[in-house]
Amino acid sequence: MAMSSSSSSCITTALTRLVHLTPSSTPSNPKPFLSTQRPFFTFFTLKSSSSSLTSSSSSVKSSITTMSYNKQLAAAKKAASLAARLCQNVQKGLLQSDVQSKSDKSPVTVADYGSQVLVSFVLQKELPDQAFSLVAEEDSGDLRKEESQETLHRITKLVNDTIANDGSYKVSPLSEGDVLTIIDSGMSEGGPNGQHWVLDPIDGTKGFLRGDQYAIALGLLDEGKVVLGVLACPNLPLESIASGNKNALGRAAAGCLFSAQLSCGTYMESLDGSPPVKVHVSNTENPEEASFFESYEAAHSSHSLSGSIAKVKLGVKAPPVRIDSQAKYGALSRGDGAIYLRFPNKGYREKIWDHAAGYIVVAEAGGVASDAGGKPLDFSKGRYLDLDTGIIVTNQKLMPALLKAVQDSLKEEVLPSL
Ligand SMILES: Nc1ncnc2c1ncn2[C@@H]1O[C@H](COP(=O)(O)O)[C@@H](O)[C@H]1OP(=O)(O)O
Ligand SMILES: [Mg+2]
Ligand SMILES: [Mg+2]
Ligand SMILES: [Mg+2]
Repeated sequence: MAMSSSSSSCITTALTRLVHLTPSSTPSNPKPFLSTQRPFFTFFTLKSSSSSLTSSSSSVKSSITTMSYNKQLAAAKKAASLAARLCQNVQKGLLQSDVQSKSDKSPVTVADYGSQVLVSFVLQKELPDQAFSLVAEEDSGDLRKEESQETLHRITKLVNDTIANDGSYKVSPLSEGDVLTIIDSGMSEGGPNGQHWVLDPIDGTKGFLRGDQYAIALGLLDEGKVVLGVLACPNLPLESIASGNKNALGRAAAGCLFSAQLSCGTYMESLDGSPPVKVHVSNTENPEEASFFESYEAAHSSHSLSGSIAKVKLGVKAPPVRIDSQAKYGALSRGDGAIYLRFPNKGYREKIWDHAAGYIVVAEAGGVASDAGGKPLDFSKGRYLDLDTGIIVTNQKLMPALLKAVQDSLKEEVLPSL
């Protein structure tokens, strides 16, 4: 899987654009989040508009001719690594009171909230001169309720302890009010203009609760395209989890950090600091040799449909590797398997934070992700992905056969409805 080691420098895509910075207070342009006497961050949403480039006292015009994302990538790695530390500590001693149920009945833990706070905090500390817009999964609504006071207190302590133990940031401890405001810094709507961070603070919360796989998934959109992504996977073994290597998931040393930047490739390092190595997706052209990944949770993706596509249509021999979260994209990017199939129930709307980071991690490793109709994933439409039926991921050589198998199977199968 590893191809070579490399420094993090790379020549990146040149973008030319005019931007218009507008401070305001709509949900996609949140106000500065700290109302205390510690004004260390300011929010601006970066708006790009060819029709609004008139001079105005409240706008700042800037021309960006060459764009490198090295600084943002370094900040994203730092943010995801620190959040992973908080998640690992919580997972070690998870208490029942740490888990709540959201209005859609999905679980959320103190670690989901804590991770979101840390990522937002670190990005803004590391990139103080840059506009900040964040599309993230969690919001503070439930935490503002009377019965959540204890939970909020615990999140605040976890975040402050993690920042203090890390020692990189000399700030006074965040208050509970700060924590609520920072969580809500993730309410941006994203979209096709400007830059937006995209965060799933814990992807695979059910895996996290089981003690299995989960990921801190952070991507950056620029003009609607994913230009960098980082996946911190604290429980993913450093060695391959291909279906022939069953022991890896139980025993091997774990903790992987995947990072990718447009036109620069994908790298993997250990969360405790080994040098990055370049990774590449599997080169197999023979579907019989390919193994495939799917969700651990059958409610998230039809196992029967993936099974019939892989085994019956493509002749895949190995049993599926079922793991939670975007760790699947990370494992695919280093060639542990060659195919990832995802077919949620009809009516389920995929969110951009569930795929943005994984998408570029696989794409920069030589893979390709599309919807079940073969269309590239479009991250420019706001908080949701508009998809035809499901998501399929593989290498370039297998994609035509996989797409045909998917479409043939979909014609035969009636998907389960909600
Ligand atoms: N009913 C559902 N169908 C599909 N995906 C879901 C569903 N409920 C939650 N998810 C999301 O699926 C992802 C986990 O995917 P996987 O099945 O690949 O492990 C997570 O992003 C999870 O959200 P969350 O981030 O809240 O854990
Ligand atoms: Mg969730
Ligand atoms: Mg998720
Ligand atoms: Mg999540």
